[in-house]
Amino acid sequence: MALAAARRLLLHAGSRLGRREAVDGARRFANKRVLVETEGPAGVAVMKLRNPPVNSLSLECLTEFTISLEKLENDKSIRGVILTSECPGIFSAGLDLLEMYGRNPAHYAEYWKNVQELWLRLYTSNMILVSAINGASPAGGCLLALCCDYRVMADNPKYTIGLNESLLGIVAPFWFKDMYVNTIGHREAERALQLGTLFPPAEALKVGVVDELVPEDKVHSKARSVMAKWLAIPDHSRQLTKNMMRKATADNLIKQREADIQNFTSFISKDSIQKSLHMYLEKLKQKKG
Ligand SMILES: CC/C=C\C/C=C\C/C=C\C/C=C/C(=O)SCCNC(=O)CCNC(=O)[C@H](O)C(C)(C)COP(=O)(O)OP(=O)(O)OC[C@H]1O[C@@H](n2cnc3c(N)ncnc32)[C@H](O)[C@@H]1OP(=O)(O)O
Repeated sequence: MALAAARRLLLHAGSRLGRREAVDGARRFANKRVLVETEGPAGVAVMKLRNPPVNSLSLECLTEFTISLEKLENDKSIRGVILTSECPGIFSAGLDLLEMYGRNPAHYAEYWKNVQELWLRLYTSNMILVSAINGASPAGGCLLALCCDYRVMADNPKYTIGLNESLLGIVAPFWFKDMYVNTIGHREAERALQLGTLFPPAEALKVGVVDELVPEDKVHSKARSVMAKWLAIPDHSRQLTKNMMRKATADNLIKQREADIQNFTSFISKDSIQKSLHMYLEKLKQKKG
């Protein structure tokens, strides 16, 4: 309830701000964790995640992301969105592990509902989505990129991308898996999901997790030129085609959302899974020291 009220407030405040800035010509709105700029080619917004240090998708970040998308969807002048990160070297570290560790079942259920919500909005968006992957992109970070229509990645071998859930002792949900299969094919997905592979850029390109690699300083200009090409296609035919390609995958979650929340909640609440997450978080800490 409290979150729903916060969401309404944010949406309202955001739309007032958005309107005022549009009049000034600035065309920019921001929540704390998501910045949206609509300068550049007509009809294109750049959405930047800014939840330092690693753009983990906390409940607040998910909510702000979903609200920003909703606002862009409602703005009929926007046809395309470039999704990128403001955190140096990190696109997104994926779902926030602290939302899935040491909390209660009601929290897990609320969190998962919001993860589903963002995925459904992003995956089924009528807008053209291009990701400018300017850093590491594990698990939920990869999920965000996979929702896009085209993925441009910085060719920096330090950055990796993939669904690495099995390395954490957890399992990618069926809809993450479905989207992976749709993108890289059954055999590659089967192998990568079991091994929790994090692909460096050259391998990500080879297997089809990303569509194009460019030097790091060219990621944004390339994303813009890709967007220009997609903008040249009439919206109605592109949107109907996208819907035809993606609807079955989205419907598969829509028809069992509640069961999926229950599954997640009972899975993540297990002592053995909490122990695995604890160990993984410890490993992240030790890496530093
Ligand atoms: C039957 C099945 C039914 C249902 C399904 C059930 C379960 C499936 C559920 C969910 C799917 C999960 C999806 C996910 O996205 S899980 C998250 C996966 N993410 C990762 O594995 C990334 C982990 N992070 C890293 O590898 C590195 O941090 C990274 C390469 C991103 C950046 O490295 P860097 O050296 O720059 O920073 P660090 O020092 O490592 O991190 C800084 C700081 O941030 C914390 N951190 C990192 N990642 C996360 C995260 N995902 N969530 C929360 N916090 C994170 C890290 O611990 C450091 O914290 P601190 O020590 O306090 O500074």
